[in-house]
Amino acid sequence: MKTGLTLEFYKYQGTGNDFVMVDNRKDTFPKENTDLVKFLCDRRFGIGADGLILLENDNLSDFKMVYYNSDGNTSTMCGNGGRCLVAFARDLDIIKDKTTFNAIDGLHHASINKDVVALQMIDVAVIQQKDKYSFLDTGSPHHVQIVANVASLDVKKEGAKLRYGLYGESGSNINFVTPLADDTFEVRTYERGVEDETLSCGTGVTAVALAMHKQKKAISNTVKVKARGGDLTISFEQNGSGYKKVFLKGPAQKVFKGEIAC
Ligand SMILES: N[C@@H](CCC[C@H](N)C(=O)O)C(=O)O
Repeated sequence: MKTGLTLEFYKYQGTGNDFVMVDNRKDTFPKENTDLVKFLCDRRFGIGADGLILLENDNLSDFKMVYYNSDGNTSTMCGNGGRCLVAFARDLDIIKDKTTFNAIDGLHHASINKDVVALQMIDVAVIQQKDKYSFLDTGSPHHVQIVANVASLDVKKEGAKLRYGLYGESGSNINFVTPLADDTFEVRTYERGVEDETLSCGTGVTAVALAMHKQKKAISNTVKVKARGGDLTISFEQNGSGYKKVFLKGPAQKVFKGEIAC
């Protein structure tokens, strides 16, 4: 890349969903440069990440989240990215242990204790139930499908088939889930915009927890999910036929800080 820019960045990960983080409070990042974001997220030629997040000033809250997928395009809400951004804001001394920040789907409340972040997700009013799958929006669109043995599934192949076959160009994220025990599920996710399986997807595991509860495959209002990159807990309250007070909780950690000429 030849922008003449030397960029200071941080790398964070939340259950293996990894992000390049940039403090853009001085508004110096070239936000329309899709190729630059794609390059920074590239695992061979750049830093390497599933997405890039800008932390910006906000009039309504402690800070604003601007999220890009690794394909270089801005997208809808990222749950693990939101959790990592809370850790980043704490590490930059912008917040202490509680915060409210603004994202594409509205204001989010969150708390952080050491490296564990609990992030409130949007309320979910509608879960579409089809024969073989559920579809819902937890800030990002999610297809949730039960499979007999998710551990042995070719997630990239099967996910891509559904992402393009069923949802077209705008697409959906595709989650495959196998019940493990009472209120505990193993989940693997194909993410649109990464166009591959990621080790964990926060809005995805949230969608799985709510869809499993709706189908009465989870009984408790606290659901545990095992993703490839670690464990997450989702808690919620029923709100008529939907859900409110939805919280996604799990670890979010700084990996390293760096500088890149691009
Ligand atoms: N990794 C995310 C989801 C990011 C957005 C997604 N790829 C999309 O474009 O819908 C998460 O943790 O929620």
